[in-house]
Amino acid sequence: KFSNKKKKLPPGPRGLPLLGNLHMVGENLHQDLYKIAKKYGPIMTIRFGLVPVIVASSPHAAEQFLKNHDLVFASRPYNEVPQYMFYERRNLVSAKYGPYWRNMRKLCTLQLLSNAKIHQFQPMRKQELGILVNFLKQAASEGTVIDLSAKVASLSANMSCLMIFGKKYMDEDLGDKGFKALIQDILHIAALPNFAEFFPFLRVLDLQGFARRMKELAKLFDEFLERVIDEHVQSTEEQKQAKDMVDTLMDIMQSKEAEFEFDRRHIKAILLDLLIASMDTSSTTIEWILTELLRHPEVMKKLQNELEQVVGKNRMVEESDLKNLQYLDMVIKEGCRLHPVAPLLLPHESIEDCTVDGFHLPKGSRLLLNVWAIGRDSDTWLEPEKFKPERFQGSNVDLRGRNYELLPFGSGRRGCPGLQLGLTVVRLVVAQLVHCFDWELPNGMLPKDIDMTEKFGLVTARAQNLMAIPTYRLHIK
Ligand code: HEM
Repeated sequence: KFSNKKKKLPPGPRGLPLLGNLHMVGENLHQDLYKIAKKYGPIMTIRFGLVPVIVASSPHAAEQFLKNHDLVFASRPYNEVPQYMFYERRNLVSAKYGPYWRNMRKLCTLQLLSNAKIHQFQPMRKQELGILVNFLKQAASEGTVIDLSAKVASLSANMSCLMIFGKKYMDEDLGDKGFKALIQDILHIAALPNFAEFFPFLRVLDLQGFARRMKELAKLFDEFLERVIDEHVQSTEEQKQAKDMVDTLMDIMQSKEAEFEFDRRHIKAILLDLLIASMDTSSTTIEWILTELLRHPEVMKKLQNELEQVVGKNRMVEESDLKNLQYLDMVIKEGCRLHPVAPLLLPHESIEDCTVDGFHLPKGSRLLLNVWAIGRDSDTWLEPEKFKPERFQGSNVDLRGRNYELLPFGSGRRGCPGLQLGLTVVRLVVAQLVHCFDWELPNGMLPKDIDMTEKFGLVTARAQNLMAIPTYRLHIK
């Protein structure tokens, strides 16, 4: 007992009884935590209701948690959403650390998200992006204003559906509200502060109606996924060009080669996980990068020059060109630094007591990693508020989680297993849209007037959709 007195938690603001520090944070949680951390330091404690949360906000702190103490913090806290929506937490994203998560993660990495699998869907990505480019060419000839946010979201949803389910799903295919709106609903519910989580004794009351809404959504998605699986059972092999992810998962189930219990519930949980993890992350990353390019015409021009040199104006960009586009790489890093789409990653939880930088963190501590704040850390970055891809010239900092100052995909055991796929889609779409078109803002708007407001969520997107007018710039028809 005596030694307990010496054990100190990281510092943090004094809280109110019951509420803790909830009154200090608003809609943009990552921004508020960034401000609070300036006062209390890169490892601080904050209380959401009755639940203490550790917030890490510097590259050094990130390295402590995601490298030196990675195993201790490799779990996820309990949350009601996966309980209802993901078949009692049978998914990967919210699985707690243990053999089930390890097996599932191995299965996803080796069978669904391997380089060979990603490569297999290359023709599909080319075709879908081609459809969008053709639509934009037509719009360009008519001078139409394009809702780029909506178009990119739709492209990403189609690519994800084709890869996961083998077919595109239209809004008519799911409930009255439609496919994309319902996915947004899940993301929204998952990101909202859920009072039942912060005040566990309120759970039975379901004051915000979360549980009711989640049960409705879960039922709709379950019916949809059952239909998808049934269609796969009925369809014959010859109709398939490339095996989609449902096929692969069904094969694993039937072969009984999984080393753990694996039935339809697991398949459905993983399918929903992949859909949600891939759709909005890629499209929102693209949307922010295009925003910065429109805000910085000189960077857009420089990128177009690189594309002209490497690809030339007589053809479109191919995936095989991507490795030769160095400035594109810098643009993407810089976009991800300022706009990591998961600004607090996903919450981690510790599986045993540990000491970090002299602070005592008890087992079960929740951890938020503010990578948005790390991207703005003035001890690490020169003029952090400026969008300057050139800062990566000659630097070997990359996006793969080895450099703790740049972590849009997280790092370590829980780092994003879809990184390769996500980066391929982001690079290809940005390159193609900038190579094929010049972009202008509507109604004589100036680059500096683009609204940069963020809307915090599990995926943090632009509050306002990005609108722009394309002009076709290639020599081919
Ligand atoms: C640009 C696109 C993407 C970004 C920025 C991104 C980012 C992230 C981040 C920040 C995490 C949480 C890391 C942590 O908790 O420490 C994550 C986890 C995850 N991502 Fe991605 N992601 C992207 C694309 C994808 C794609 C395409 C897939 C799969 C189709 C995917 C599947 C997953 C899964 C399954 C997890 C959970 C891993 C686990 O808990 O073990 N992601 N991603």
